[in-house]
Amino acid sequence: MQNLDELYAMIVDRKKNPKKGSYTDYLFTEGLDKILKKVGEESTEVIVAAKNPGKPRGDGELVYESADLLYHLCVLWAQQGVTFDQIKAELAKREGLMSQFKDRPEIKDL
Ligand SMILES: N=c1c2ncn([C@@H]3O[C@H](COP(=O)(O)OP(=O)(O)OP(=O)(O)O)[C@@H](O)[C@H]3O)c2ncn1[C@@H]1O[C@H](COP(=O)(O)O)[C@@H](O)[C@H]1O
Repeated sequence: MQNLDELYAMIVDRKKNPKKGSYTDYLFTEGLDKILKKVGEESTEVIVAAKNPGKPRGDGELVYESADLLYHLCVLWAQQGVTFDQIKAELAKREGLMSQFKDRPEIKDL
């Protein structure tokens, strides 16, 4: 089983130690524009999957496309020198931030 930490570590390793025939290596070789194009494509595929549940891979379509998007986001972070720990730290900061809204019914719909 592969969690996101392991996936990100594997991708960073592919960047440091290029492996011939690896898709990740292909993306790093092509560079930022190619990676951004893939992130854009995969984002669109997530949206299409959510709007058309069941097509073409059945109920797993949104799951499948989301996994593709997460993988390509990890490649983008590695390409740009953003660590997965930075992403987690940013999310953790928001835990405290969001709790401020709990007792503010007037902004509950934001
Ligand atoms: N999680 C993934 C992963 N998710 C998606 N993909 C690849 O992303 C591509 C998306 O498919 P597309 O049809 O959109 O793209 P394509 O036509 O193959 O390629 P393009 O010409 O469009 O660039 C497929 O080739 C998938 O194999 C992934 N490739 C690798 N990983 C993981 O990355 C790690 C390193 O893998 P390698 O790069 O294969 O060594 C391993 O742990 C893998 O499990």
